[in-house]
Amino acid sequence: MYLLERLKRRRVITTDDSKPKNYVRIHSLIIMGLGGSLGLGIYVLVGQVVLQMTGPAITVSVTIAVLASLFAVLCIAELSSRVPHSGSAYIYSYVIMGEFVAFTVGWSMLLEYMTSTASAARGLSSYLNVLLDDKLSNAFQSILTLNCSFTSTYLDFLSFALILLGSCLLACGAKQSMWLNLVLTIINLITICIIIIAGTTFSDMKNWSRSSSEVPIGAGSGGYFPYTLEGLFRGAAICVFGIVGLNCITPLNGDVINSNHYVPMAIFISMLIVFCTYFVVTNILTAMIPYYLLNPFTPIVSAFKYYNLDSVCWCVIVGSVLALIMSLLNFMFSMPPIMHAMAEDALMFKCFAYTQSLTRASMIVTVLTGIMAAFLALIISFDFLIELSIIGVMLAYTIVAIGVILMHYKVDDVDNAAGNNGKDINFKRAMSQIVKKPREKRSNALSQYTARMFLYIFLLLSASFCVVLKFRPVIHDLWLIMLAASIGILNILCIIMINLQPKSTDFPPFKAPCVPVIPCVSIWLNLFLVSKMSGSACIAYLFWMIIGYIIYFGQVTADFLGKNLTRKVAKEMISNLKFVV
Ligand SMILES: NC(=[NH2+])NCCC[C@H](N)C(=O)O
Repeated sequence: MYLLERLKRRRVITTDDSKPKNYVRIHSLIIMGLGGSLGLGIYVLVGQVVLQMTGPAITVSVTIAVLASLFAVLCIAELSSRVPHSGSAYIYSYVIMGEFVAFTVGWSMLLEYMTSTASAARGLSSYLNVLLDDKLSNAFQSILTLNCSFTSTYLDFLSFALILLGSCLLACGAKQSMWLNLVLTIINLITICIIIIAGTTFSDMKNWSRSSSEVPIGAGSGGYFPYTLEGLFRGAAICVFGIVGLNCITPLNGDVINSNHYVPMAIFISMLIVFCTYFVVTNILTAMIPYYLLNPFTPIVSAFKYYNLDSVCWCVIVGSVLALIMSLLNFMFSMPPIMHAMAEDALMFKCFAYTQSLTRASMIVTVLTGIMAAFLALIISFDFLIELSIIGVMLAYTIVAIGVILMHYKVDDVDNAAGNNGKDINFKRAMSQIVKKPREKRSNALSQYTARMFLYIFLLLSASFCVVLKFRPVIHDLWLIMLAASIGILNILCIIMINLQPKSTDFPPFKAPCVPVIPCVSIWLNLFLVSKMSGSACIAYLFWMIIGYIIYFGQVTADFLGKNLTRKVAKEMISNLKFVV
């Protein structure tokens, strides 16, 4: 009983009006969003996607990624307007879905940021390596070479050192500076403009239709679609990572005047700019040189090198290095507050909640997360890091979408007041109310139960379909198509059933449109894209979650025993007292 109550315990957010709010203008918020989004993805990952997964058809992957991100962003925008508090998916899920889900999201975000930090450091080190004509990688390779599927080929000591340096700065009290962020983001945007202007003059559509005889072995079949459909989907998942970055806007939610309107608006506008940037840059890049000649780590630089445009190359290198430094710092700043918040909420070891000052996460947390990220950057392969991060992003997106559906179909307060507490609600009543006419106009406990039931069925069906997709090689194609079709139909039925339920009448400043269709499609797309990640990344992610649950349930048990002990001691004291009396 205690356990169940504890797992469902929700955080109550009170708006602290006494807290001074800053007048952060909307364009500052947009620039923060752009700064968080345009980094590793546009300067590094695009090269890997084009070279190994999609060729010039990366625009198709970008389109899928844009759709997935847009649906998720609509849901994030709604929750950020409903929960007027600085925060992320962790806070939203704590307020809406309770402690256990919040822990799952927080713990997953921790891995997401650690792997993002590690991959940003790896991206930075690969740029510096290009500047030094591969001298760095050759030197590291001469020390030790590794050959495991999820490790990199050599120990990247530079990334390791960069992250440790960053954590030392943070531990010594370095604060995130809005001004530095603004300046670096403006340099980043100027670099992108240079890439677009210079790149357009060297674009040639012929590069989108190279014949297979020109393409080297292992680089696909040439043309616009040199790889398979599978490659396009994998590429889409990686592009989602490139687009994500709004985490830089929502933490400011509680500090911004009129945040309920400004934050969702800023999220949208920055998302739109990021979409356009990806479309234009990827099109230009693949039109500039044949896709198979791009360097997987420094794609844009390699395209300009092809035309011997040294001055543009230098501009791009400086801009990219600064952008990657900013990404690295942003990710590093994001890690300690999550662990700290979880510790403060008693979901993590209490010692992590200790702070030297009111505004700073503890030094232990900063150093610990830094060391963990540094080791990941030292050993784990770049692709594997990105895959882990993507799984984390997708899980957060999925939970946010679930949160939106739950909020839309929650019981109206009026019904609660009327004493409709849902004691006699069961499956049979839920099913009979679907056919009942006239339909209920206001959401009540029964309609909430029905909507939730179909949501859970939808989740189960979608998740099992993605698991089946992972085992695709052992299933006959015809069976797979039949299975997909039947699960698809059942999923649509679930959405219709949810849609038949009356919605809650509350009116947040921003409501996601077309609920439940958009959140459901978002959930489906996220799970589908996760199924495109490698099996070993999924297993590593599960392993991380199991470690987290061991810590969490250990903490819950300790709290439970502690509570019982205090109760026992108190009882004994009272009886002793009686005895004395
Ligand atoms: N929450 C995250 N995992 N953020 C990663 C953001 C990566 C960012 N879009 C970039 O390309 O640099």
